[in-house]
Amino acid sequence: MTEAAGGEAAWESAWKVLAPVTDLVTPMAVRVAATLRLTDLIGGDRVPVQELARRSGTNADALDRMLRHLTHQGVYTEPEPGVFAVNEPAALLASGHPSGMRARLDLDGFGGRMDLACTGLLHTVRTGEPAWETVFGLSIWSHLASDEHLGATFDAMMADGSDYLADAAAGFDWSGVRHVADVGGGTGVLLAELLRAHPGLRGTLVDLPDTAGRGRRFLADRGLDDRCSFAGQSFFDPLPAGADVYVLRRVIHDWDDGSAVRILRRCAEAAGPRGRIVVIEFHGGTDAAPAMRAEMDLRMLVINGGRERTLEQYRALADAASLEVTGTHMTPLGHLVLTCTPAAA
Ligand SMILES: C[S@@+](CC[C@H](N)C(=O)[O-])C[C@H]1O[C@@H](n2cnc3c(N)ncnc32)[C@H](O)[C@@H]1O
Repeated sequence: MTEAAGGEAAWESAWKVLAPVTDLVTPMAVRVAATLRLTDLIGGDRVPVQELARRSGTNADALDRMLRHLTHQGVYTEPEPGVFAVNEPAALLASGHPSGMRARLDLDGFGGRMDLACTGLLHTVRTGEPAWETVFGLSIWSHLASDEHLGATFDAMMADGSDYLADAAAGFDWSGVRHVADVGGGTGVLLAELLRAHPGLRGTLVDLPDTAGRGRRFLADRGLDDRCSFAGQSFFDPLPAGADVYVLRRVIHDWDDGSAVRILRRCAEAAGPRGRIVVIEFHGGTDAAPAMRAEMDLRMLVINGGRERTLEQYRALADAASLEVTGTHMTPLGHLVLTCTPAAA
C-alpha cells in the first residue's frame, strides 16, 4: 500500500467512527428541510423538485442536491429521478407531528437558533463566556425581545405539557400560601397552573417588560388576570415585596453563579424573614439523565453562561445568598424542587 493509499484508508476508517458525531452537513440539511416545511409541502404525494421549489420558494437545483443527500441518509425518498416523497423519518418533520420536531429544528425559531449558537462553542471553551452574543450580535434576552417570531417560538418551547406543569407544581405544598410571585415566570404557564389549582391564591408575574405583557394576555385568556399583578422589570432590580412564596422555575440554571446569587438575594429581600423561595429545575429522572444533563449543561453555558447544578451546588448558591435549603423534593417526572428560607442569623 502506498503512503497516500494508507492515508486514505486511515481517513476512511476514522471517518466511519467519527462521522456520526462530526458531520455538520446532514444535521443542517435536516434543519433546512424542517425550516422549509418540506414534509408538509410534499404530503402524501410524489413531488417533482421544480414544483417543490415553487412551493417552498427555493432554488430548484440546490433543493434537488440537498434532498438527494438526505435520501442517501435515509430521510425522504426519490422514487424517480428528481421526484421526492416522504418516508417514515421524513414524516417526523411534519408540522402536526406530536413530537414537535419541526419546530425544534426550525432555523428561524428558537430551537434552531439554540443549535446555531453552538457554532460559537470554540469561543465559549476558550473564554468561558456564552456564545449567543458572539454568534447573533445580541445577548439572548435582547435577541428574544427584538424578534417577535423568535420570542413567540421561545414561549412555545417553554410551554410544557400539562403533565409536566402539574408535576413541577406538585413538588411544593401550596396549601396555606396566599400570594405567590413567579419570578422570571415567562408568560405565566406555571402561575396559571397554580392559580387554576388553588382558587384562594393570588399571583404576581415578574419578567422582562415584553414577556410580562405576553403573560398578562396569557392569564387574561384563561380568565385568571384578576387574581394576578404583573411586574415588567428585571429580577436583578428590587422585586415586588410581600408575597409568601417567590418561585423561580428554570431560571437559576440560565445563569452563572454570581448572577444566580444576585437573583436569589433579590427574592430573599422581597420575601422578608417569613417568606420562602422555591427553586424548581428539571433534573431528569431516567437512566438517560446524566447524558441529557451533560448536554443541557453545555447548552446553558453556550446560551447564557448558565449551568446545570447538583443539589450541593444549589446549597452553596443558597448559602451565598444568606438562604438555607430547608426542603428538597424530586418529583416523579424529574423536577428538583428546593425550598429556601432565610438562614438563621
Ligand atoms: C427559561 S425561561 C423560564 C420561564 C418560566 N419560569 C418557565 O419555567 O416556563 C427564563 C425566563 O427568565 C426571563 N428573564 C431573563 N432575564 C431576566 C431579567 N433580567 N429579569 C426578569 N426576567 C428575566 C426570561 O424572559 C424568561 O421568561
